[in-house]
Amino acid sequence: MSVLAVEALSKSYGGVQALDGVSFSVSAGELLALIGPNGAGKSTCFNIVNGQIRADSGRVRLNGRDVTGASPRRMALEGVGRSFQVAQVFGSMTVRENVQTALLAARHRLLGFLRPAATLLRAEAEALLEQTRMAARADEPAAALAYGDVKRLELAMALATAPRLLLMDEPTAGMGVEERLALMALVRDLARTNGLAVLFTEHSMDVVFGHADRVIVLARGRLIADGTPQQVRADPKVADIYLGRRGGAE
Ligand SMILES: Nc1ncnc2c1ncn2[C@@H]1O[C@H](COP(=O)(O)OP(=O)(O)OP(=O)(O)O)[C@@H](O)[C@H]1O
Repeated sequence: MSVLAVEALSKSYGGVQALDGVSFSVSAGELLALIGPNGAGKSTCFNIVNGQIRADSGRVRLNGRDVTGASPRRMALEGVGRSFQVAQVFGSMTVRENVQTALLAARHRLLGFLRPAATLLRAEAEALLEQTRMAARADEPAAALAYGDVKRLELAMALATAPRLLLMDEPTAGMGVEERLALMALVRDLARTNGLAVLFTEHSMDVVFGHADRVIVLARGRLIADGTPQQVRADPKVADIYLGRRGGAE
């Protein structure tokens, strides 16, 4: 069964059709890249899946359950996690404290009144830092980290909610070639090990074609391709969109 399945999602803002009948799914352990030119509808799609905006029509299912129109809080409870393009860590805290804070926030959301002391979460935070290969940096202030390490810390924080589906906005933005390939290799390992479904947007084509299991392409709100990286790379419609030969969607 798919972790995420969206069916015929449509959304318009006034006269702009941001999404027009978009359907796709992501399975456990799979990395699905959502690509498309500026304004194609990628952020709108993400924002619907994590509950920030409502679709005009269509359905969103998580693990088979219809969660169409649910709030961000409910989406988080149903297993949607998100990591943002601009890393959101607290520079004055250590790496471990950042992850402990993310764990506390997740527990607070899940259990409401029951707040375990931060010390109880130390071992869990360290386990997440092990998974993201950041354990050696646990005692450093986050402000002192290199950018690639900030992204790994951010990933550990996103995993604190134990998501089944991880949404990643431009995960490798601002990184050098080697750093971004290393980050995506880590994400792939985590997806495989934890059965995590990953949906990510990305402008770096080396990341998309080197690391995604499957690629979907949006253009002016429509899904114009869905296949393996090889299939999508060979699709003349996709080349046309990216090379601007037809200036947009068919
Ligand atoms: N709040 C809004 N009000 C009006 N129009 C909007 C709003 N949000 C998005 N749009 C329009 O909807 C379309 C899709 O935008 P969206 O941000 O989803 O695309 P995107 O693929 O994420 O683009 P980018 O790669 O530039 O971030 C665009 O034409 C955009 O101008």
